[in-house]
Amino acid sequence: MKPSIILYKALPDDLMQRLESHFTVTRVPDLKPETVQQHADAFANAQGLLGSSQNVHAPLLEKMPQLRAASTISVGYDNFDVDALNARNILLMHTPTVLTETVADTIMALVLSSARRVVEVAERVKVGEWTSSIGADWFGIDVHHKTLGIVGMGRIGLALAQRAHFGFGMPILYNARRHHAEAEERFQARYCELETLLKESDFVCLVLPLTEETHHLIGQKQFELMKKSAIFINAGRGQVVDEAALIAALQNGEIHAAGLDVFEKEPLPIDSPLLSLPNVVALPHIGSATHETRYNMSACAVDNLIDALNGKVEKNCVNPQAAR
Ligand SMILES: NC(=O)c1ccc[n+]([C@@H]2O[C@H](COP(=O)([O-])OP(=O)(O)OC[C@H]3O[C@@H](n4cnc5c(N)ncnc54)[C@H](O)[C@@H]3O)[C@@H](O)[C@H]2O)c1
Ligand SMILES: O=C(O)[C@H](O)CO
Repeated sequence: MKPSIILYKALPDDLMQRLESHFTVTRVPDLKPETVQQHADAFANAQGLLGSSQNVHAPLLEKMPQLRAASTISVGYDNFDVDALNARNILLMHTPTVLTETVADTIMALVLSSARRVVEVAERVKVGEWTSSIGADWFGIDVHHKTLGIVGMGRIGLALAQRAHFGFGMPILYNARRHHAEAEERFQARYCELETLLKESDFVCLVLPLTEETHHLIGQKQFELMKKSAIFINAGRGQVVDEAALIAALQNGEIHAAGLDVFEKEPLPIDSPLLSLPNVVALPHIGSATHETRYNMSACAVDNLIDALNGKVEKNCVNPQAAR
């Protein structure tokens, strides 16, 4: 008999077929308590869980006594209670690598659009404000050869460094938990303490996971350390930044501009002050959102679940020690 699983995200047809060739699949819209209640038997029998962007915490796990593996269609897994999974020997699989280059592209788009005011001036053209040769009030600032500070030199940080170094001739500073030999050798990246990076960078780019340690890592004190001309980019997780402090820093001119793909609360509430600031480019968490990459992430997550339920945890497993 095929193992039963819960799927809480739509998949392309061919991946759905692949999944159904291995498992009996119950498709649900989300993991809200009312959905779980409605499909109580399916949750009670499920050995696998596949989807993205929903919290998987202890109360849900209590409803899934047979669960052996969860597979998220994302590299970030801060929405999972990993301790609770470990306590029950439930494997957690994720999708690193397949999205790295695409997310680095998105970050370069944020860097360029914030510095050159692409969104703001394109809007001015659309509303008919381009009526004569533009003046200095429409100018941006240069990106090439400016100093880029990367906080979190992991897979995406490295791909960003490659673009910035070879494409834009940018000197690179970075802060991470340890030195990154490849970044230093290939891109002449210089390791420095966070405080130094904040003081010296023209662009401060966060590519960090959300953990207890990184929660609100950047707040008022850190914005005060940055150059008044600095552009702040966050493409990791919103909660790494104290958003109220970011708003104040932008309003008070402590930093020049911000390019943001992630927010403390998503979707970003329409009344967020960030949306009325002309020096903010706000994207709807599109880091990996291309057709190709989202397909590859889903395919990876399907294969990960098949692997995990067959005891294969050599790759893409967050907690291989939970293998029984
Ligand atoms: N905006 C998006 O759509 C999007 C897409 C993909 C990933 N992300 C986020 O980006 C994160 C990074 O992805 P990745 O694949 O590069 O992961 P990764 O694990 O390869 O890199 C993370 C890096 O951060 C470093 N780090 C962790 N805590 C730190 C701290 N306190 N101080 C300094 N450095 C620290 C780690 O050592 C590691 O080098 C993900 O966890 C996810 O939250 C966002
Ligand atoms: O972590 C990731 O993969 C992205 O943020 C999508 O959730």
